[in-house]
Amino acid sequence: MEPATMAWTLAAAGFALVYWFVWVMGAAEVQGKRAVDLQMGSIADDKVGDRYSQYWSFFRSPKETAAAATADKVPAFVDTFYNLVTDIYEWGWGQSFHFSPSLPGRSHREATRVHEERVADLLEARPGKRLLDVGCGVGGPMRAIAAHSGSDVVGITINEYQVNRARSHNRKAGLDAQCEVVCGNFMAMPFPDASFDGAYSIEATCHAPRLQDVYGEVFRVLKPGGLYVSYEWVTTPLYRADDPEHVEAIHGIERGDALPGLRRQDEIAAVAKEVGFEVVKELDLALPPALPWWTRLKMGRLSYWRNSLVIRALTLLRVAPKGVSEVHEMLYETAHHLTRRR
Ligand SMILES: C=C(CC[C@@H](C)[C@H]1CC[C@H]2C3=CC[C@H]4[C@H](C)[C@@H](O)CC[C@]4(C)[C@H]3CC[C@]12C)C(C)C
Ligand SMILES: C[S@@+](CC[C@H](N)C(=O)[O-])C[C@H]1O[C@@H](n2cnc3c(N)ncnc32)[C@H](O)[C@@H]1O
Repeated sequence: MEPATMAWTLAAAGFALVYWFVWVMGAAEVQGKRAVDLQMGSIADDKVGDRYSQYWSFFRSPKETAAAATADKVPAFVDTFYNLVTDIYEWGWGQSFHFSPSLPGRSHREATRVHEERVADLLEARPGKRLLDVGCGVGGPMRAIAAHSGSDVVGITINEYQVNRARSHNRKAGLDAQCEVVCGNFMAMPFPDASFDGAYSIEATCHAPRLQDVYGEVFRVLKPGGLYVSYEWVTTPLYRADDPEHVEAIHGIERGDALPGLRRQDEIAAVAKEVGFEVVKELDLALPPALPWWTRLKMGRLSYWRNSLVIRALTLLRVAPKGVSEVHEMLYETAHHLTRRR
């Protein structure tokens, strides 16, 4: 190749690479988090490795799923998990840390909004009502519900880093007068009895070792007649405890999502009744005509590979703290367990 052609080819390739990086970071910035700002929550850079091994020690022996460990260690373990993953979730998924039924012809962003607004509608939320968001993450659902219904929303999360992220997003969205965020344990909430008109939890109570502990607390802080909506993670009747492939997939999901043990679908309503609720409605949102709930996760595989490269480069350049790559690999593996099929 002529030297001039070679120079032009290299320049074009360099330009394409830089454009790609800018595009990657730009795209993430729209969601509020850029690759160059990835942190490990409130963990100091030199402690990331320790905390990551501490997270894994929870699952040390293959038989010892977190369910066998003492329940009182779970909130600290979940807090460590969210220090490790919150920024990667925000960067690669957005401000709503949950799945949503895919809607044909609609974007993921729209499907997420519809799924969150459904909660507000089920709760009959309106201006003047005070709602509780049980396990609020960085507040994506809280802002959608407050904006859609005009209600006030108080969110609680075990993770201090998420509290700061959520407050900052609330301010930027101009919703800080309506949305408040508190750091605390949803199994021992710092709220008086009968202090909320309605409550909801979105893919959060699966972190509780005993569902009674969180549902009981929600029942206590709700006013009599108040409604509670919960989107739960459960195993379906198709799960076979005697099929090693099923068991391995569920264990993989528990390990990669800080879950002390997934519950069966039929256990949920029974627990709600046990703590005092009347069960008004129970729906399986994953049934057709909804597309499979993992559709979005499966479709993103190419971008996870790209994310992995970006993270490796940033770790090498010491822009991202050591350990981000390992956590990202763990999430990649989790995505595999969540989407794998026979
Ligand atoms: C309810 C919970 C969280 C559910 C989901 C929000 C997350 C479950 C798995 C996560 C992800 C997996 C793969 C990541 C990918 C490798 C990375 O490049 C970008 C982020 C991911 C897509 C990440 C995003 C969030 C999840 C989909 C649990 C914790 C109870
Ligand atoms: C998967 S995230 C879902 C967040 C939010 N509901 C959403 O959909 O964006 C689970 C949330 O539950 C919170 N959580 C888990 N265990 C908790 C506990 N014991 N007390 C309070 N919050 C908890 C986590 O901190 C996290 O914010």
